[in-house]
Amino acid sequence: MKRSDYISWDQYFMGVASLSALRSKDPNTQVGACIINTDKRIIGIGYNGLPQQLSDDEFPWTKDGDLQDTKYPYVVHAEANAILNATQSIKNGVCYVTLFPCHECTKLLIQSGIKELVYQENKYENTPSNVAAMRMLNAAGVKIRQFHLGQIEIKP
Ligand SMILES: Nc1ccn([C@H]2C[C@H](O)[C@@H](COP(=O)(O)O)O2)c(=O)n1
Ligand SMILES: [Zn+2]
Repeated sequence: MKRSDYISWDQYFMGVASLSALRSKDPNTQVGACIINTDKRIIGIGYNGLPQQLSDDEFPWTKDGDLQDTKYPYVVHAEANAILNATQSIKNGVCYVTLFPCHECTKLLIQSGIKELVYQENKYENTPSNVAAMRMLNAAGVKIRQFHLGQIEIKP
């Protein structure tokens, strides 16, 4: 008889996203994303980090101060990296992300044709970026659902 305590698809793909987040050098928030196609194949993975060729040791990782002295203008977000790393079109795909996307990544996801977003955490809920992101996702008809760690699921 086959095992019955194997992980669900959601646990699997969010697990890959969570593993990717562990590669992030950001001391405050590590984010991971995993994009799958309609055949449930992983086609893109990413985490928040500096653009290639930029030194993790030379650029700032702080949150506060003048914009150019913080991490914000330099970091590529996890979702953007997952899109950029995609091995094929992500049209009609699903994006698993450990943190609800910001408004900028949301535009990229919608424009790339993502049809579903599964997120784990939403620690910036109700911030202007978060509200704008939610508004765009709803207007674009993207299905949104939260994945709860440890949730029990019926496996197909
Ligand atoms: N959905 C998101 C949201 C944020 N990020 C990145 C950008 C920063 O590296 C970090 C947020 O830093 P904080 O302001 O919480 O210190 O997370 C992302 O990749 N994807
Ligand atoms: Zn973003």
